[in-house]
Amino acid sequence: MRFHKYQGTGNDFVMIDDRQRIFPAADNALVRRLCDRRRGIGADGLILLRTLSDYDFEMVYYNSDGYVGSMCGNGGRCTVAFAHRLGVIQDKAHFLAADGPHEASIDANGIVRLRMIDVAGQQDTPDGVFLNTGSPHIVRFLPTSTLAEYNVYAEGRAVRFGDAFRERGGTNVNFVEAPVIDGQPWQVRTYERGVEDETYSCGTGVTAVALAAARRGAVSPVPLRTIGGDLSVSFELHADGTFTNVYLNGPAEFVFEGDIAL
Ligand SMILES: N[C@H](CCC[C@H](N)C(=O)O)C(=O)O
Repeated sequence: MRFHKYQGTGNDFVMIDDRQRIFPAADNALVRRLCDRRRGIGADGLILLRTLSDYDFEMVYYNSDGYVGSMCGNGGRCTVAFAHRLGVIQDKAHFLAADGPHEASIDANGIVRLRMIDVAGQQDTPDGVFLNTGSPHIVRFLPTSTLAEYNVYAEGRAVRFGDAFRERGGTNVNFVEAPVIDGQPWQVRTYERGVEDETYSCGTGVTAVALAAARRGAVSPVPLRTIGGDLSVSFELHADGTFTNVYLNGPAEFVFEGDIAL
């Protein structure tokens, strides 16, 4: 079976053209093995591109643990680039993902602008600010000059597997440092549920960070810097605290393709 490898700001995915429904979608061990960086191709997740009536395509996202996850923002951007490469779309896409319909566009440089779900609000918790941007996220703001040395793995795991989120299936956890100079990027590091490690970037995560940062003076479009590169998030904030017209913008790149024996 043919696969394509994509990455968006260092968040990497195995992409399968599953328009013919050939992929054994219930084989979680297979997905886990394909994502394994020693025994397989290596990726933070695997995505099936499928046909679906009334949409350009459907995106089915698995975390590297082999199980279907919630919305993946970087994966969504990469799926749009993949659909473009396959000729499934031109420069605009209307597709279905785990959290519902999405609109997106891709420019000549491979920059994908992806509309995210409207976000109803944010809750302050002892672990940080909680938001759902298609996936659940905690956003914890750190003091200046502490993010680089921060133990994202240990602190992220403590929240992800903590009592507060156990009944909700856990959460992703983002650690943030605000810019010292206005206009500079908000720096973000993320511990990802389902990967169970820090990743180089998380799209729904930086979206959550931008919306949480809006309450701390950040103005749309918000520039964000992850280990794997730069993204920006634009939005409209309403008087009741809700966010609409939320867009995640950034690069999505084809890396290589190959064949796997199933
Ligand atoms: N990397 C993804 C997030 C995947 C969400 C996943 N970790 C889960 O909670 O199921 C992103 O770019 O938004």
